[in-house]
Amino acid sequence: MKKTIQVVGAILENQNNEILCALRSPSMSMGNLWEFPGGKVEKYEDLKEAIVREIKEELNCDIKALEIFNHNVHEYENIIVNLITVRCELINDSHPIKSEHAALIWLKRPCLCSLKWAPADIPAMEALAKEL
Ligand SMILES: Nc1nc2c([nH]c(=O)n2[C@H]2C[C@H](O)[C@@H](COP(=O)(O)OP(=O)(O)OP(=O)(O)O)O2)c(=O)[nH]1
Repeated sequence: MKKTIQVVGAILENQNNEILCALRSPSMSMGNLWEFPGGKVEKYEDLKEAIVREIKEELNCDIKALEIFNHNVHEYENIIVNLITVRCELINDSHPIKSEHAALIWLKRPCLCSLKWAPADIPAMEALAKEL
């Protein structure tokens, strides 16, 4: 039976109404695909705690988790990903700093569909693109 993992992804928006997009590095699973930065939820934490921790670990910045944005279950060849995207805001004047990703970019909503996203992220990306 395939393993199911709970994954949180952050929807972060800057003052120019651009959304943060992160490119998974070639060495990661789902390498060279774009995602909302985040990661696996640990057993002891809730979704908001998980996204705050993951963003601190991956992007070395402080965020506040606001609300659940979208939820999608995607079955990959080897694993089932239960992806919950969470609308978040940057706090404490902090800015994302690239460490494990291959690239970070801020994109306007209409441009989001120009990237090659991890399949689990496509519903959230499309919902974002339709906003405003
Ligand atoms: N972080 C993240 N992972 C995603 C997204 N979409 C998607 O299919 N995934 C997949 C890729 C991975 O198989 C899995 C999350 O793994 P990860 O490597 O980012 O999680 P993690 O930081 O907790 O990893 P680790 O510490 O255990 O190495 O979910 C997404 O938007 N964000």
